[in-house]
Amino acid sequence: MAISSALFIIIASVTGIILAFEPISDKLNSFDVVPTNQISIAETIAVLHQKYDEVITIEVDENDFVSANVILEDGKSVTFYINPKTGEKIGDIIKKKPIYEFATNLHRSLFLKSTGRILIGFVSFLLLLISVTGIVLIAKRQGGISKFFSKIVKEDFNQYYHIIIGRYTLIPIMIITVTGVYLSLEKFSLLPKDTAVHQNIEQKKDTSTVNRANVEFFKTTKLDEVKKIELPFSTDEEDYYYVKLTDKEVAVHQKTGQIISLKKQPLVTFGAYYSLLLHTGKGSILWSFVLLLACFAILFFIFSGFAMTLQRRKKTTIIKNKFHKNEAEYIILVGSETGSTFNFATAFYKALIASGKTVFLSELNQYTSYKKATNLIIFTATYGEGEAPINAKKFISKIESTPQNNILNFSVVGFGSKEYKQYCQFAILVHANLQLHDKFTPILPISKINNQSFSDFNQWLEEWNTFHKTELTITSESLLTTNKKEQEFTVIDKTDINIDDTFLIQLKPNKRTTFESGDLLSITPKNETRSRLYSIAKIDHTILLSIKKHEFGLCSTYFNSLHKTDKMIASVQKNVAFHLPKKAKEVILIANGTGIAPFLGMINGKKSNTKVHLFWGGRTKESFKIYKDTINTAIENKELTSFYTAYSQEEKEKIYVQNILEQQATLIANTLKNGNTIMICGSIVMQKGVTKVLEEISKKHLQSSLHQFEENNQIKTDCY
Ligand SMILES: Cc1cc2nc3c(=O)[nH]c(=O)nc-3n(C[C@H](O)[C@H](O)[C@H](O)COP(=O)(O)O)c2cc1C
Repeated sequence: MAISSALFIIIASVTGIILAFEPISDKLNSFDVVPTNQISIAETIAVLHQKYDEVITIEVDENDFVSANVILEDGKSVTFYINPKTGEKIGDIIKKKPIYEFATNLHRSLFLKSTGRILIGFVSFLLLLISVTGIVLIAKRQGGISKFFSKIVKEDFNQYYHIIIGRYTLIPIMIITVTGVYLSLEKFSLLPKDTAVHQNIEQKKDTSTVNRANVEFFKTTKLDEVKKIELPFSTDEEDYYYVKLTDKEVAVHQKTGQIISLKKQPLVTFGAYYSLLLHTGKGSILWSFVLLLACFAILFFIFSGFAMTLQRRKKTTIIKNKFHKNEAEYIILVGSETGSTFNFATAFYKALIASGKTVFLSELNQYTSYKKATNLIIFTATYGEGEAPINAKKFISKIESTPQNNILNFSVVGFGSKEYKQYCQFAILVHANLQLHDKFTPILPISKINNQSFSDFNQWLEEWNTFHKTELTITSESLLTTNKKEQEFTVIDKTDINIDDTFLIQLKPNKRTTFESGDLLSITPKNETRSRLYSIAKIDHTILLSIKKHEFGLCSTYFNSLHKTDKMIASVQKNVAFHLPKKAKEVILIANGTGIAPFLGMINGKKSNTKVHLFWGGRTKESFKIYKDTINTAIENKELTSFYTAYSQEEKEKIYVQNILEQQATLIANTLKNGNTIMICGSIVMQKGVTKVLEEISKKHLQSSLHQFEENNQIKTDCY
């Protein structure tokens, strides 16, 4: 729907934006000099008759501007805005500007007369369907209409703002489209006809002549109810006043002042009137402004919608399989919507192929019989309320109906986000369904990967390796082959290399780039396809990296060779799983070595009321020097609440960061208990040591396993 109607919707929205200014500029003319609800028909008719020879009509428009068509002394018929209290002319009737004329024509009919009108009416209907489905999708994604406005997990700019803006503008857009369709139907007389006629009203006996200023109906009816008054053209008694109100039309006898007949406005006309007001914004600056924003929103939806589709297509292209499905021993099946799960699956596929295995990779919906297969590995994301991704919806029903030659050893890896209640629910369902079946044997418990966390994935890979006695390795760099946007950075500062061969380098992106501390900078050395990742500290819109130079490290050597003002090419990779939680009251940051880098940025950019405790492990006091200034400033500015160091080479006894954690067991236990977060960055060895200590603290002080806090997304890791 979106594709076929996009061009027309773009035209309608752009012209809609222009047209939204018309009622605003009209209204700003301020011809509404007297509030129309304070002045009666009788008063206005009286003053007009005093001033002009003949009054033909009086009209009150949506802006509450009152205009009169009168005959002047010289016999000329003129129409102008009046002050309804005095009858004086206050301005000429506003002429439609050529730009609005042009935009209206394009907006209504594309200059194609009836054909164009039909087309636009139909497109309006399509847009209505798109908005309705949009609302349903948001409600589904959020887990019910009652949660329509609850928090959204920000995974991607386009996706995030598509929903955020959608929640606020989909209702106005529905109003625009419904009224648009209504106006089209009315134009083509497809609505029920207005068959109402004037009903005669029984006349009172008294037929004495009443002055028009004393007519009861005129005295009691205020101008705000009036749309148009046609005054009698002659003195003939059969010639009546016709007063059109919002809900009825009344004929008034010119001599007796009695109501002769009355016609109720049928619902269709009523609908058309309000459709026009709602569709054009006439008479209300506020509503015109809402319409203007809605038109901008539609354009944004088209842009972001296409961007998301393209992104998805790019990511979900499946690699060319080296082996036929009936030759492969290992079958990898993927359930994914936005493609990130494919990255993991492809990396695993390559690792298996590299170790000499026959592998076949496909989507879960393509599940079929595999002649030689002995292993089934399922990587699947979860969507909606614990539902399957689109390309996995058929899998469960296919399990029963698809015969297999061999017993298949299986392992299920769930990709999800702890921010959703139904964490990895679909993977759990798949695991359970396979277990029920005697052709499938689970070789590993189900693994869950939070926010595409590489360390979670690596844990599964370790379990796989242990079970199969293999040594498959996958680097985080190999996962990020897609969606790489390389760009130029300028070196703005660099420290000397210290005794640990470590240095800091500060880079400035040469074009506007959004990133956060904890994201990764990916750089690919010349003549290499594999890129390296460095954890980013965001400091005043620049990137600070802490790099350890390895003797034969291509990237670290390259970084070390750079000087101030040098340019370099790299790309920023989002790492949502390792951002500082936005609403955290207290966080504990644990790092060793260069792992401190993202934390330097987090401390620098955090909200003032968050308490931050930093634990850092290095070799010597000298090692700490390059971070010293930043840390001291942070302590002085109260950005850092407390700071603990552990040096492994200073004293006889080696002290590691996990050792100093033991001394702060109460702080750690309270942080976990209060639902706050612990973030760990640095080497895998350190991570293991730290996790062990955290586990002990949790058991001893909280009588619960650390697992519970991990499940609750309170422990975030980025270790390598
Ligand atoms: C609309 C939407 C709904 C989601 N619902 C869930 C959910 O219910 N449970 C869950 O664990 N993860 C949920 N996620 C997170 C995704 O499963 C997770 O980001 C996954 O890594 C995406 O993989 P893919 O890029 O391969 O589609 C949801 C994500 C989105 C965008």
